[in-house]
Amino acid sequence: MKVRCTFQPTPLVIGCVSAWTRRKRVTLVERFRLIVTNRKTTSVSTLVVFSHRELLQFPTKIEKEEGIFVEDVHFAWSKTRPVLKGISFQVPRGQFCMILGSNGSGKSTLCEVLYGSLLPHQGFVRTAQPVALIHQSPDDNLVFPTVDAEFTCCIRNETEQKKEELARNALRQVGLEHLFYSRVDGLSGGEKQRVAVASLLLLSPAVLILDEPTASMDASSREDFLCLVKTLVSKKNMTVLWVTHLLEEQSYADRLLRIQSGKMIYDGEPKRDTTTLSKLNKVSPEEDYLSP
Ligand SMILES: Nc1ncnc2c1ncn2[C@@H]1O[C@H](COP(=O)(O)OP(=O)(O)OP(=O)(O)O)[C@@H](O)[C@H]1O
Repeated sequence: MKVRCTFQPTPLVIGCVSAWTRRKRVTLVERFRLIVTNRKTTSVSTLVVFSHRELLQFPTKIEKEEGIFVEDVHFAWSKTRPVLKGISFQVPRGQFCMILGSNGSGKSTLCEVLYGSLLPHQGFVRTAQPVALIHQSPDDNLVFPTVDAEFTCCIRNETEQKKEELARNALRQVGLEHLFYSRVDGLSGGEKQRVAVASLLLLSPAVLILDEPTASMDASSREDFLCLVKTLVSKKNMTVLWVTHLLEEQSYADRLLRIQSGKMIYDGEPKRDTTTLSKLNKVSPEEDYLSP
């Protein structure tokens, strides 16, 4: 079933329609979903056609303090290969929760189910809305050819001058203001992930899911990126689900979930190393660009 949805079109969006891959389409739909759920008014001109599955991602009722609610979720890519085998957990609003699991344990599949791009075969999922997903591959997170377009598409109802000011401010928070007019294909993997997070945060998601976002980074960039995200979301009451297979990343989380062969095998305190807090304190944004 296809349903039409109404938005104000932009030439950039129309320009990239023919270049969609499946991932790019998911990313673009995600951005529009975020824009729509954050907007107070809508102006009418048809742009994006949503499938029934995509429409299921629009807001559903959730308890006030709930960030993520997952109840007995099962999923299989084929009849003989179940991937998620009865996963249940809840994440309260504002918690920075990490999911740790080895390769093939079902982490990415769980992310897609939480995000709504896959439907569970059994059980159900509720998440505070809107939800943003950062994919493992940096190229899957950026839709537009230039950095400034990635940002300005996330800012609505502002003058061009104000849009540029907000976008530059957001880029400055992730240390990349000098790349404002750069082409996306010239950025490193780490830079792409920073651009993706900074632009998505402009849309104020209630839940941010990051699926192994540091996979393309070296050890020191990984740590910087983790500190940065933790700092950016810390005052926003944003629920964060950070998925990783790296044991050392857990010390930044409020809570750790471990997944093995599609089952949750641990839910509790992460192990912290003593230097984590001091590293976190070193990263403090000059200005809080997410504040209204
Ligand atoms: N699109 C797909 N079609 C068929 N099988 C898939 C698909 N995506 C994942 N799988 C299978 O599902 C299982 C879990 O994969 P998933 O990507 O969720 O694991 P993961 O924990 O994220 O792994 P990694 O850490 O390597 O990314 C694997 O056996 C994988 O082969």
